[in-house]
Amino acid sequence: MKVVTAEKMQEIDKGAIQKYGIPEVILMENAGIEVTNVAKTILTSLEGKKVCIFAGKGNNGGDGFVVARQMFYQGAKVKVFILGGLESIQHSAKVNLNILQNMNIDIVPIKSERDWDKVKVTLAFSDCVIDALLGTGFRAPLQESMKNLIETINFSGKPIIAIDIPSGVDASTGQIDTIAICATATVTFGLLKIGLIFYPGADYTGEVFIKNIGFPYSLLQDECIKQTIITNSIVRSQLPERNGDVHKGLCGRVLVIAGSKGMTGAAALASLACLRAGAGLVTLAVSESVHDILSSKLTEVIIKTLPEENEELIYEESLKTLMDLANKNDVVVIGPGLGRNPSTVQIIQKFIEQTDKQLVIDADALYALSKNTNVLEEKSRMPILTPHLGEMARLINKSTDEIKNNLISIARETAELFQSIIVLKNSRTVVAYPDGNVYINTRGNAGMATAGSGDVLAGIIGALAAQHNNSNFDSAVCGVYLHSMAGDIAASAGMIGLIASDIVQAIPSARYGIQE
Ligand SMILES: NC(=O)C1=CN([C@@H]2O[C@H](COP(=O)(O)OP(=O)(O)OC[C@H]3O[C@@H](n4cnc5c(N)ncnc54)[C@H](O)[C@@H]3O)[C@@H](O)[C@H]2O)[C@@H](O)CC1
Ligand SMILES: [K+]
Repeated sequence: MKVVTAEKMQEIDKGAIQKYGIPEVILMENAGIEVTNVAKTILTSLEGKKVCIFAGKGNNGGDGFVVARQMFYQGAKVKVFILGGLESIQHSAKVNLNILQNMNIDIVPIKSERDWDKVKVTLAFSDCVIDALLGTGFRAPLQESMKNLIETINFSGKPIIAIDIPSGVDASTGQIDTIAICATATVTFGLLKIGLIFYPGADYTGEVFIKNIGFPYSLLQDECIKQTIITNSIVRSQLPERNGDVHKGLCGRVLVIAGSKGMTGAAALASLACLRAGAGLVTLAVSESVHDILSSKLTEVIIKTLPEENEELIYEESLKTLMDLANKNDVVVIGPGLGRNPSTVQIIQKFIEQTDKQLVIDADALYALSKNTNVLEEKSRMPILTPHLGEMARLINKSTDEIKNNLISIARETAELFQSIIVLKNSRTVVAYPDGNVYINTRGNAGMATAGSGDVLAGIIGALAAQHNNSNFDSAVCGVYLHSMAGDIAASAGMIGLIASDIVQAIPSARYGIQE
């Protein structure tokens, strides 16, 4: 399912009108009808229902005028409020406003104090509110009077149906300027907008209905729309199958380089997640000093040690051990809990530079990598990097705020710059490829914001890359989705208090559920 910015949706609107000759009033009519249908489902019937419609001065307001007329036809008692005068309403919105005026439908421009009182009284007695104030044309900051109106509407506690996007949510980013309509349902047109799926916007939408209001299919499926939501069907078709006639050596061999004193859990979680995600053989390389701890934690993982002196890995010997181990495996997951000891950092840097194996680079290996990212573009197998916002900030020398506000574009640019797959972890994780394609995950839950969750993800991606026989393209997208589905299963016992091991345990049933 593709997802667009406000600008791209406006291009699609324009394309439908100019390239295909579909008149704007027809699109607007269809939009109004679709919203009316959803309202009818929510309210069971429109007959006798009191509906309060708040319309802005652009085409979002125009959609609201059509809803007023369509609901009136179906027996609803409608009242339309418009903030300020009616003079600046133009084009198709004006056409529909004229029809309402000709039908003597109650239209109230909100200008005086008395009008604000009317708004409050009408809201108090209404069954439903239609939010047609601002759509894809909204640009922050919100005008003061608009803020007050949104606050008044939210305060009413009535069911609110937002047209296209809740007013006040930036359709391109999901950002909110202090306040936005808190909708019960949102009826959006053509395609999902980024603002409907990214937080905080996603918290304001209620149930989202996507309706095609007459856009030609070719416009909605345009190749240049490079954002896609990860769905079950995408993942199901890409998850590696397992034949009956196999042995463990054919199911993917993964080397996990992880763990250090005080951070053995990260190594355990990453390597167990790897096995739970279906890898046939998992070898964990750890420093001598934590070998015994991990041996007692892990039964099914092969554990190899890296020589140490004075609590530091010995450079030459450790590097050689790692290179030998890597050669016996299909994929290497490097980073969880490795620590930032100078000798460790040096070894990681050299290892990443020298190995020709498929790499999944996470956590402390990203720290080591941030000193020299040039090695990435030279790798024969495209590396997969799994940074959270802080790690990404260090890698590309930008603030976490800047990254958070531009997740998609920054992930995309970095993937191109590093010629790597970037799995940028966040409440909506995005997976960006150097060709500009970005996949967005909308599954998972806030309970997954817990220590070790990222280690589990790195392990899952490593396992899938090994099973994909090094077709790393699918393993990042599938891994992110499988991780979130496992998180959702784990959260069924309670979201708060979920721990990373719960996610590990749920991986096989999540995978079974996806492939069913
Ligand atoms: N263009 C088209 O072909 C179609 C557009 N449609 C609807 O039209 C919407 C887009 O219409 P527009 O491009 O006219 O834009 P909008 O109607 O979303 O917003 C434009 C209006 O909002 C005001 N505004 C913008 N930022 C503001 C702020 N910060 N504070 C207060 N007021 C602000 C502008 O002054 C203008 O009056 C879509 O979301 C959709 O609902 C549909 O009717 C389908 C067809
Ligand atoms: K709206």
